[in-house]
Amino acid sequence: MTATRGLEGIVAAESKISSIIDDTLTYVGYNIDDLADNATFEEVVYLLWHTRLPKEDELAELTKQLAENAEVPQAIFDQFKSYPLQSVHPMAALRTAVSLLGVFDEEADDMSPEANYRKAIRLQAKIATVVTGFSRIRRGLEPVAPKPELGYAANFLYMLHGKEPQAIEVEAFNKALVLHADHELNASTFTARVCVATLSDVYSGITAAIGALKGPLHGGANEQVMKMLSEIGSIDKVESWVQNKLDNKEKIMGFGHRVYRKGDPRAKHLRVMSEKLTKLTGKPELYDMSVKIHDMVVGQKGLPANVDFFSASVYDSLGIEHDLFTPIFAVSRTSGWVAHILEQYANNRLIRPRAEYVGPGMQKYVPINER
Ligand SMILES: CC(=O)SCCNC(=O)CCNC(=O)[C@H](O)C(C)(C)COP(=O)(O)OP(=O)(O)OC[C@H]1O[C@@H](n2cnc3c(N)ncnc32)[C@H](O)[C@@H]1OP(=O)(O)O
Ligand SMILES: O=C([O-])CC(=O)C(=O)O
Repeated sequence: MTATRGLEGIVAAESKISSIIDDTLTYVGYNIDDLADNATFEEVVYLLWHTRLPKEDELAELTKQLAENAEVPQAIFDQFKSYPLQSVHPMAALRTAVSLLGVFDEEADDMSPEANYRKAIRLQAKIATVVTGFSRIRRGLEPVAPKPELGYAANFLYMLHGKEPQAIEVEAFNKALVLHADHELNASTFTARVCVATLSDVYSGITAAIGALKGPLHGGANEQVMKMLSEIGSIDKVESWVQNKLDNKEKIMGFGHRVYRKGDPRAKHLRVMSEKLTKLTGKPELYDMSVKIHDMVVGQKGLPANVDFFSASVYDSLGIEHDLFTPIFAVSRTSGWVAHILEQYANNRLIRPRAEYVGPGMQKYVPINER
């Protein structure tokens, strides 16, 4: 038995949800470029959960269900208020809140496909309220109740900022949600599938996935990109900062990918939105800095930007706190996690690989007083 480090290249599941073939990403056979330009996030949620695009009435029904289920138990917000709010990371708060949502869901352990679908809707609906509510409580504000007439993307920004967003902001945020929704067997999705393959419940699967997404090599990278941009501070400092990192063989966040070689097809959509929004908000230097970093890393390392790189300046332009970037990734990726969890249940087998043992050979037990 020989281990493959990081399971690189190992095919661990069959899936009908998304594919990455020759650097082209599709959700259920629809090219991500097509979806980014045309689809609402709700349509993508339906696509991932039903493996087909919705008809008008089906989309209306899903949108209605998401709106109707957006409120969360007051206990979630009360718990947030008891946290050390200056130090707790919103991903930790989110991980705990999703677990708590499971405690309040009377159907949490009902494993029927119907109950699992109802939980999927509740989770997707409530996770936006949880993330925005946490942000507001931390800022000393009360959570804003969702507005059912707004779509998912607009509602998120409304609940976060307490005012209805402009059309361009909704367009950018919807696009970001669409682009982050699913990505084949990435680390957090694999985590969710491993968890529920024991026939554990949906809430456990999503809680586990949030834990995996939090790390800076995965979803946590978008916050780190913004940290880097803030640390560099101005365009004249980019060259020396990046060169120093590259010379010291340090990683530049937002670059590289386990699967893509020529480039991540999602990055170009976020790059366009970043250019537009940074101009609109009077911070064009953020975009210019990003492009300069990009050109240096691509030029010297041949490493293309991944989805996290330009999403950072997009979210910053939308007035979003930097440590909320990864929770927003989780809000979107919940749709993909749920799709994979439902697919796993539908054709389940326990996921249990082997390890290559590299420890000592057979040893004889030595009593403690003789060691
Ligand atoms: C949504 C997502 O999860 S997308 C990924 C988000 N993560 C990041 O942006 C973090 C930065 N990127 C990385 O750490 C990596 O590219 C990963 C984790 C995404 C993929 O990693 P892997 O496929 O395991 O590649 P690995 O980390 O082994 O890197 C291979 C080589 O490229 C280098 N490399 C990879 N990414 C970077 C980077 N961002 N900056 C500089 N060098 C890098 C490594 O140092 C290594 O070099 P070496 O062979 O000289 O030691
Ligand atoms: O697929 C991966 O390894 C990382 C990921 O989630 C993404 O790029 O969206």
